[in-house]
Amino acid sequence: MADLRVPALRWAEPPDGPVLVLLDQTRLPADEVELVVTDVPGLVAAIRSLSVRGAPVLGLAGAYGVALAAARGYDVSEAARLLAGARPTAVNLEYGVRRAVAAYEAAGDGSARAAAAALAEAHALFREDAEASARMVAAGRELLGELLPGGRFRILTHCNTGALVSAGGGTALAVVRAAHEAGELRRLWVDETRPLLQGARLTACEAARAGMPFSLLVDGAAGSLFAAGEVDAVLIGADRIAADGSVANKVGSYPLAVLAKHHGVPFVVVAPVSTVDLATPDGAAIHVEQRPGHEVTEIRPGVSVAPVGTQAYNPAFDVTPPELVTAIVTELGVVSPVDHGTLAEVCSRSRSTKS
Ligand SMILES: CSC[C@H]1O[C@H](OP(=O)(O)O)[C@H](O)[C@@H]1O
Repeated sequence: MADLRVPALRWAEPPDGPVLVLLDQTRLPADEVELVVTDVPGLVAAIRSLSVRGAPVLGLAGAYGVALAAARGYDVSEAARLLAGARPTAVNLEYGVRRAVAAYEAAGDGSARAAAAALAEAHALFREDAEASARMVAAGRELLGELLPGGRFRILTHCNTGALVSAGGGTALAVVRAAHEAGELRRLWVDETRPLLQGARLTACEAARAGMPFSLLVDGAAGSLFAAGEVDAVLIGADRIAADGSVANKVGSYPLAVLAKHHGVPFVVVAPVSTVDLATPDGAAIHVEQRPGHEVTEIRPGVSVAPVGTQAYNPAFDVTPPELVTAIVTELGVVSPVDHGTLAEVCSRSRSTKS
């Protein structure tokens, strides 16, 4: 089975001007449809609808969005404001915007050279993300070897953290895929991840195409898997990691951390250092995106599973406190978040000094 057409975001320069080409993740797994984005409002809409989604690739969308605005003569400051505000929790989005704006402003506002500098910075971020993914795979596999000696382990994952969210192989799912390719994966348990079903639609799609042994489950079934001793570790991604090691990730991650703690199972977060936000002191300071209630009440647009007028609570993320996190795997090293110093220390390392 062929791999998906990844990366899910790429820059292109057709004769009528630069565009961003997105693999529309809302159409997967049924259809592989590409969205061609020519302006910032179009990109913001794609981010908000999760046509493009997943923290690292949102960072790329932010950076390339600024480059697109600069190349097409739009107001870069307004573009940066719209892009950074498109989804508030994933710090990578504002990080990517900041990187491209800094390059644009350093080159002198409004010039073609400035537009080129913003694009060069977006390309640099793309390369860094691909390299970070490869380094996280190596570090994650080494950690799994320490935590679960002997291999043949059963991993539970939540949401989607594979090649669709990255310039490379992804984060947590990239580690699982590498373990599979090394013959170490006995089973991948895939949470469907209500309400937008990133697990059922995207992770199951990536796992099937990679030939992984996996089973899909409703989110509420995870507890019985832990109780039956069927989970050897949890591997998930992150959208924002605060300075104290609190981890914001797809809603449903925190209950998994509580289950993992109760059952003595490692709970491992795989995320690039660009997802660590040392300016956010702790989990209480993380802005959790609240999404429209119809995502909960409707099984698909216009088809409600709840009585008309039902009010819904639909946070896109939840926050796991550091004491429930076994380790955070980054491209610059593995840290135990309860030791706050190492999180800040690892983030201060440059890529050339990774130990
Ligand atoms: C490695 S992707 C990080 C993160 O992004 C996902 O959220 P969303 O699908 O809303 O973009 C999910 O929380 C993943 O773990």
